[in-house]
Amino acid sequence: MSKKVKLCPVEQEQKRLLTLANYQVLDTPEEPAFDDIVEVVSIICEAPIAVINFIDRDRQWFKAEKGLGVRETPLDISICAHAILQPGLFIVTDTTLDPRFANNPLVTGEPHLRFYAGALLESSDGYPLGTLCVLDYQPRELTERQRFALQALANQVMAHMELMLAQREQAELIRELKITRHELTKYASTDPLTGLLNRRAFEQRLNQELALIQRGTHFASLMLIDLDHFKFVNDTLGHQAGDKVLLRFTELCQTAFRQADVISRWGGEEFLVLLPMTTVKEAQYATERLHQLLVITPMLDDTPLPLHITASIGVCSLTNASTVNNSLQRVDELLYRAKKQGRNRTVFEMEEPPSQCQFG
Ligand SMILES: Nc1nc2c(ncn2[C@@H]2O[C@H](COP(=O)(O)OP(=O)(O)OP(=O)(O)O)[C@@H](O)[C@H]2O)c(=O)[nH]1
Repeated sequence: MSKKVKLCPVEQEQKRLLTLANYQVLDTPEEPAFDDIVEVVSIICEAPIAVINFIDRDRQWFKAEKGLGVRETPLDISICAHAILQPGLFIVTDTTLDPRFANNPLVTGEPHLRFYAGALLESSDGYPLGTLCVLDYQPRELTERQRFALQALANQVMAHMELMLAQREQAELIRELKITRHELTKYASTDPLTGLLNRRAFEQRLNQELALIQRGTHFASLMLIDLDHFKFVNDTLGHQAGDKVLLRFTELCQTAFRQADVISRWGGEEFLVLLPMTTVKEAQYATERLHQLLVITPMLDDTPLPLHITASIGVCSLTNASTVNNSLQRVDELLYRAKKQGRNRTVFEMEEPPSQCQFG
């Protein structure tokens, strides 16, 4: 059924130990599924001692045991270490008559083991990992039915281990999938340069806000910001410097606006900001903060003279008559007016006539 792997060469033994480690069974707590198998095999084989053990690098470790009272013993006195060297059942009818075990301290001293029968626990890729074994204090044999049961139960031990391994691998796969999905969602919704929401994600958020506003429970302002003469920065200092300016500007926006405000990169040097539960009048404070920050903050660290930029801004209110399209159109017109009137200013949508505030 499975490919047999001949032990002995150091490399094979290393692979066997790696396979065993991969099952993550060593030094785990007792588990009823394994305890039950040990109990059943002890009853069927009429043996006072029954053990599920694994052969580790320098010890044999018992996942489940009945009648032995220890969880591990050194490898050099392990009978199972011999059992895993051959396929199928390994039976020693009288240990005192077998030169390999006659001087074993477990035979000559407590608990005076005289009989051993072990069925191989073999990995799906053919590595012998340990045994399911029964032991007795007197020499004896197993009947055919007992031999069959011992091997069948050993197969069940491995089937359970394979299932646990598959469950762990599945859980790990699901965890990785969740991380990937999260990253993909983030990637699909953020602007790669600034980390701000991109146009698509912002439109979704704007739609949600408009739905709340239409229910009459919310109000909000919408702000469109465009950096002035940004082409000049790119043309004189290069595109990379331009990118740094966009990043610094993003930081300034994050300082100027509230945590609840939603900042997006709408396009090249255009930023669209949603200010929930904020009137146009209140939004004015935020624009003033931003204009002020631009006055005092050099946009690049490594220029001989500090580089300052300005921004033109349009701000409109979102009402229950607003749609995404008409809000964008209105705020774009306000921004256009700010540019037209000389840049470095904000134009607010008000009752007649539209007001404005110039900066610098
Ligand atoms: N560095 C950089 N530049 C960008 C990016 N996206 C757009 N731009 C540049 O932004 C500049 C926008 O130029 P214009 O549309 O002429 O606007 P402006 O120079 O800011 O002039 P006004 O808006 O009229 O004040 C262009 O040079 C674009 O190449 C980007 O991701 N990084």
